[in-house]
Formats: sequence, C-alpha cells, structure tokens
Amino acid sequence: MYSIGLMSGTSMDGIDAALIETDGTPMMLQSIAHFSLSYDASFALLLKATEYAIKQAKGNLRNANASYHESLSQYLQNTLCLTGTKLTQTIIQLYDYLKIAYKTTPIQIEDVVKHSTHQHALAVNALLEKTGLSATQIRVIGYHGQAMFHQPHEKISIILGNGQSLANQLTIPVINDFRSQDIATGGQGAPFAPIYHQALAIRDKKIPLAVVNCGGIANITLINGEQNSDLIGFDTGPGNGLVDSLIRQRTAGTAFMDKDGHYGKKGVVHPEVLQALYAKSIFKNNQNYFSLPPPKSLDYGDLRLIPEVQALSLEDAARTLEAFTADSIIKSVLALNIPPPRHWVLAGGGWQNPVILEEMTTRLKSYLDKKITINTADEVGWSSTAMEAELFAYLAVRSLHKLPISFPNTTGVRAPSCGGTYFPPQQ
Ligand SMILES: Nc1ncnc2c1ncn2[C@@H]1O[C@H](COP(=O)(O)OP(=O)(O)OP(=O)(O)O)[C@@H](O)[C@H]1O
Ligand SMILES: CC(=O)N[C@H]1[C@@H]2OC[C@@H](O2)[C@@H](O)[C@@H]1O[C@H](C)C(=O)O
Repeated sequence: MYSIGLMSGTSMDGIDAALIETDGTPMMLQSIAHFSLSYDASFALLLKATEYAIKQAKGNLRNANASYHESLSQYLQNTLCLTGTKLTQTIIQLYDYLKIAYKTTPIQIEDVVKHSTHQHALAVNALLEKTGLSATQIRVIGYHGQAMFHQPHEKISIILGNGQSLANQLTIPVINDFRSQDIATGGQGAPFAPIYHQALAIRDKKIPLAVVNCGGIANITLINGEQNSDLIGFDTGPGNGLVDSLIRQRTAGTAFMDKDGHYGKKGVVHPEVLQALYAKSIFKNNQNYFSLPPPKSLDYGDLRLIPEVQALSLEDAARTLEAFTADSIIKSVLALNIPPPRHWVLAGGGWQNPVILEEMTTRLKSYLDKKITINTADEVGWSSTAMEAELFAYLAVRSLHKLPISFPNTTGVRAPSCGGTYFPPQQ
C-alpha cells in the first residue's frame, strides 16, 4: 500500500514528506518520492519560541499557553538579545505572520499548532502533485508532529500537531502520537528509527551495520541480525543542535545553521572545551548524559551551550561543537564495550555540514581500524533527507497491521510495543 510519512524534526527547519510503498515489512518496501518544505524564517522563530515557552512551563501546556506572549518576548530577548524597538517590531512581525491582531488578541500555542498542521497538509499536497497520485490512492499518513519537550522519565513528551485536522484537510487517514504508548509502558519514547533502518538493511543485505542519523539530535542504530532483538538504538548526543543554537544566537536569529560549514571550516578544535562539553553540556535527570547506558533519549532543550564555548570566536566555537557531535557519536559506541561495527551509514541533514562529516570520518578511522567503510545514505541508495519521513510512513503501516514499532533494546520499553492513534477523515 502507499503510505506518506511526515517529519518535522528537532532542528525546526521544515517538513520532510516521503511516499513509500510497503506492507510494513522488509519484504515489500520501496521508496518512491520525497518533498521538502522549508519554513519561513518567521515560522521557524515561532516554533523555537514555542519550544522555549513549553520548556519554561516544564511541559505544562496550560501554563505555557497562559504566559505564551511573555515567553515569546523573553525568548527573543534572552536567546537573540533583541531589545527596544527591534524587539517590538519582531513580535509584531510574528503576530502578523499568523494573522493575529497584535493589540487585541494574545497569541496562543493553538495558533502555532493550526499553522503547523496546515503546513504539513501543504507538504502532502506538493508531494501528491509531484507524483501525480490522488489522495484516494494513499492508504495512510504517518504524521510525527513537532517535538517540543521530551522528558520520558516524567512521562512527558509533547509533540504538537492535530491528526484529525490533517486527516480532514487531506481526506486521507492519519496516524500520529507514535511515542505515547511506548513511554506509558516504560520506554524512552525514542528513537523509533531502528526498526526502519533494520528493514532497509535486511532488504539490501547490509547486516551487520551502524546507521547514524544526525539532525538536531544524533541517534544510532546498531544492527547485528534480522531479529528485533538484534537491534540496539539510542540518542548519542547533539547532532547539529548546539551549532545551530550558536549560529542563531551570534547572528541574532538571521541564520540558523553553519551553512556548508562556513564558520567551522575556518576554526580549530579546542580540546579543553571539548572536554568541558562532555562534562557539562548535557544532563538528563541530574545525571551526565554521556555516563548513562542506553536505552536513552534526548530533548533538544537538554543541549546546553556552555560558557567555555561562548568564550571562543564564532569559527572556533563552531568547529569545536562540530567535532563534539562526531566525537560523542563514536565514543557512545565505544562505551558499549562490544565489537564496533565495520560498516557505517550516515543519514540526516547534519551530514550536509562538511565539517561534521570530515570530523566523523577522520575520528572514526583513528578510533577504529582503517578498514571500516563509511557512506552517506545517498551513496548506498537510501535517502539521507527523506529517511526520517520514510520511517513514519513505515511505522504508520506497521501500526495499521498492529506490528511492534519499538523494542526493549531501542527504547527500553518493557516488551515490543505498537503505537499510534488513527484518525479517519471526517466531513
Ligand atoms: N547545507 C548545510 N550546511 C550545514 N548544515 C546543514 C546543511 N543542511 C542541513 N544542515 C543541518 O541539518 C539540520 C537539519 O537536519 P534534519 O532535517 O535531518 O534534522 P531534524 O530532522 O530536524 O532533526 P532530528 O533528526 O533531531 O529530529 C539543520 O538544522 C542544519 O544544522
Ligand atoms: C522525541 C523526539 O522527537 N526525538 C527525535 C529526535 O530526533 C532525533 C532523535 O531525537 C530521535 O530520538 C527522535 O527522532 C527519530 C525520528 C526517531 O524516533 O528515531
């Protein structure tokens, strides 16, 4: 059957929509097409501010909503250092973007959800147009939604998006809310990619294999066989999240990534700052994330730009953070004390930063032996950009068939677990 997956990841740069044909197993799994919708700068800023508001309210949506306008202003002041007229102008511009009357109507999180859901509908329509398919030919849409706050030890994972509204707008059944059931039964609620990475590896006879997704956060799948129990998966640490925050901050929000490694290329790694990043940048439930064994998962808000990074030039700070991404991915595998994989496949937008890619290949070859192979997903015939969207298309079909999507060694869930909530279109 045809299934469309929609992913709007932690870097909040846009939506990936992917069409696959599958029965939810590696036996029938075919990537067909992909469409990326980039957010306007205003909407990307609104999403970041919403994330900030929800974090300030510790995941309590009602409280976050009550103080949303204030949080928006605080976010712009604290994170982008905007003040005075520039601050007011930016706030008015964000209200205007959502067509809300600045003077009379306080902005609500629901306004952002509504716009986000509609953007996802636009992404699906663009994909349908590109493929020449009609809505009636699509059996289901797997809709991840926009992750905002993920603290599974408190059983909270807030992912915004209105599944029913999306189903109605597109007249296609939608499945969303993939992570709740896993968290309710003892899991981290992430990562879910392992079952899809394994399906690709089985189909293309690539086992054993490591697949690393690098987005805002980085996660790894180690695949040692064809059984569910042959999978290990966890979030390793930052993908591009820290370097994105650095750039956003130092450019007062005018840029939000180190495009093509522009800054990092001109910088050098400061080893003492790299050490400080391991010691201080990520704490989960008051514990240093890097000392925790898997299963484990991260929230974007867990990533902290430490003062030692702030003291560096932009070029050196970017380079050191880019090295940290690569180094922490590799060290997290070495810490498992199992024979490291020989074949590595790299997926996700993060590898489009050539400095991260170079740090990864150099460090992998120096930590492990020189015989390992490292390829981008595109090089092995998979799609680096579409992979996570394809994952949710695949999970939606597995959810329809009541097949498990998460496992004890990937999320820590007590037993293999299904998930997702089904929304048939309503008039
Ligand atoms: N040309 C480029 N140069 C540098 N970095 C890039 C480039 N293209 C993409 N990126 C990085 O990739 C990130 C987006 O990757 P991706 O879309 O895979 O992340 P995501 O899906 O939002 O995050 P996650 O996987 O954590 O949910 C951007 O935030 C940016 O840092
Ligand atoms: C809570 C959440 O949305 N987590 C994301 C995030 O982005 C990367 C990493 O952290 C991964 O654990 C997960 O997404 C992918 C799609 C996953 O579930 O595999």
